[in-house]
Amino acid sequence: MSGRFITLEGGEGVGKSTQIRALAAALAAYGIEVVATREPGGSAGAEAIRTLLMEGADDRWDARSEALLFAAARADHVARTIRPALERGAWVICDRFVDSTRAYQGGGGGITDADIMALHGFGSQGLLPDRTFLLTVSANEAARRLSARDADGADRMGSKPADYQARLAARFVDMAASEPDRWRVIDADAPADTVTATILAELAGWLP
Ligand SMILES: Nc1ncnc2c1ncn2[C@@H]1O[C@H](COP(=O)(O)OP(=O)(O)OP(=O)(O)O)[C@@H](O)[C@H]1O
Ligand SMILES: Cc1cn([C@H]2C[C@H](O)[C@@H](COP(=O)(O)O)O2)c(=O)[nH]c1=O
Repeated sequence: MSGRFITLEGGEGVGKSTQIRALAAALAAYGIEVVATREPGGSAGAEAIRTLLMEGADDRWDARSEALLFAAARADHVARTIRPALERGAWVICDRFVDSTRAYQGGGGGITDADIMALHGFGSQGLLPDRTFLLTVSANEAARRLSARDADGADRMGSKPADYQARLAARFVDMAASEPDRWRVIDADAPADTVTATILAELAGWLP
């Protein structure tokens, strides 16, 4: 595979979609073919599974069923969207990937990292990003952005309680610290264009 696989991670409403849009435009200006995608989703089958995961009551799925659904969505996304793009040399910029399962279903939901990575090994042949950016925001800024995002109500995953959110945030920080070659931690409290410039500077060595 000759393309680059880049993921953006973080808690709710930290600005990942905003950055994916800006990065896709900036990288395209370098003449790079960019595939901007998201999880859960990014292929027809995975988008159908997304609906199952994002709608309904919190107890619609137990922790194991939820982890299996995320892994199944990812397997389809990888097989139909991500690997074909990387194989033709495109850069894939993905809003969340397996690290979200490790943080949410692992840190938040209590599924072991070994079980999550075993599912990922089977479903997605263990594909990992070349670079992962963890976007972090202060508690006050997160609350401000979420109140705008959720003015009409939060979806099923966005409605998890505060202790779940705290555990997943801590797991993201632990993962970034334990794998510094792949992860970069970005202060996403900054204005959006500053955040984009910081991420692009981190990618400078790969740009044509
Ligand atoms: N750097 C920024 N400064 C101020 N506001 C921002 C910034 N980045 C994003 N926002 C705003 O915060 C809100 C959430 O942004 P966005 O949808 O990009 O986050 P997200 O991480 O993709 O959210 P989700 O968890 O739903 O995937 C939006 O209203 C967006 O306009
Ligand atoms: C990939 C993935 C996602 N989640 C959660 C995280 C969010 O609450 C939603 C996705 O919503 P977004 O607005 O598109 O970010 O799903 C998860 O729990 N586990 C995962 O693997």
